Amino acid sequence: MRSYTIIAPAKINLYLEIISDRPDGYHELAMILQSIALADEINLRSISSEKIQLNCNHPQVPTNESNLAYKAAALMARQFPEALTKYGGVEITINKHIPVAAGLAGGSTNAAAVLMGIDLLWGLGLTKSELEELGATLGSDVPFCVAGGTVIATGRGDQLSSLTGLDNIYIVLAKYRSLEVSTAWAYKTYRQEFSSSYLRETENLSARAAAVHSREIVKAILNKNSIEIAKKLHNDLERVVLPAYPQVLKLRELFATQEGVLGTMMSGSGPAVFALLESKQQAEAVKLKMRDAIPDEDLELFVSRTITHGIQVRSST
Ligand SMILES: C[C@@](CO)(OP(=O)(O)O)[C@H](O)COP(=O)(O)OP(=O)(O)OC[C@H]1O[C@@H](n2ccc(N)nc2=O)[C@H](O)[C@@H]1O
Ligand SMILES: Nc1ncnc2c1ncn2[C@@H]1O[C@H](COP(=O)(O)OP(=O)(O)O)[C@@H](O)[C@H]1O
Repeated sequence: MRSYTIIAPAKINLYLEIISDRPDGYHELAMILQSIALADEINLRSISSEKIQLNCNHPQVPTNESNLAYKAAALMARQFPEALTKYGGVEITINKHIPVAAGLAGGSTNAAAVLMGIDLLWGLGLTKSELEELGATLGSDVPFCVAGGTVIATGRGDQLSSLTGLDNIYIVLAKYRSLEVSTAWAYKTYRQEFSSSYLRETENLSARAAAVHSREIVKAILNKNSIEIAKKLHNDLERVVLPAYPQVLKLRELFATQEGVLGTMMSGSGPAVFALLESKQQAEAVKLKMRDAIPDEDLELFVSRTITHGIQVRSST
């Protein structure tokens, strides 16, 4: 039986602007998404029965049909029933390193890894854009996780345009293990509190304003200027999450006072907060300072870095 071990990286949002709400309940966005080295390891193995089996070492992650990786395998089985009959089902084992429900796209990157892994297991030869299209039916962040690197994402986050990748900008990530923020809640609350500021009737004007705003960070990314990138970090969802979660605000404030921190921001719908730094040494020092300031064991701290690629196959048998 064949098997693949796949490395599925997390993401951070360097930029997230909510442009307008949409009739389908989603929001029109302008985002810049960035892959980071912190990653889950996914093993995919063909099994003789036409089933999907899932194991995960993390207590907060479901192992039933609600797991996004399971949903990705079920989607492939529905789309390619002949391949399922020919090659059999799949056993998925997720070794979790990415904090769960953090705004780091943990579930989405697992789903993208399963789409790509089953494509390999079944020899389907799907293109990246076909995999992105399948991924969009599972969640807004899945197409980005298929693409990886540094990407401008518009629409509901699924229309992608890749930028030259940003390599080795160091990151410290902070997340309270027991704190979860619902993405749906964050968007709904934003819509309720700030919808009058969208200029709904003049959406094009609002979209143009966003384009001008995000253009500055895109320019800094193209110049690989980490100081300018850090100055232009932006996330509209902070406007609802920070007031509702004082612990997250505290992390944000504490990061901002640390020596060497170029900029700090919440990732996606949170509650993970990241800080950008020039070097690994500085990042390790900031991690230690944060640990000293908040000795609470519930706080998880990671040093990571930006990478220019997405999902990668580590090994196959
Ligand atoms: C906020 C972001 C930023 O990258 O990521 P996370 O914080 O979840 O990692 C994304 O927009 C989230 O992407 P993802 O987590 O895939 O969201 P989905 O499953 O598609 O949607 C979850 C819910 O969020 C809301 N949603 C999502 C995307 C969007 N453009 N508008 C929305 O209003 C909808 O209420 C939807 O039901
Ligand atoms: N493969 C998976 N990995 C992590 N969480 C998952 C997975 N599948 C389903 N979930 C559920 O999805 C929710 C969001 O988790 P996650 O994808 O890590 O966060 P986010 O969307 O904020 O990046 C969690 O409540 C978790 O239980």
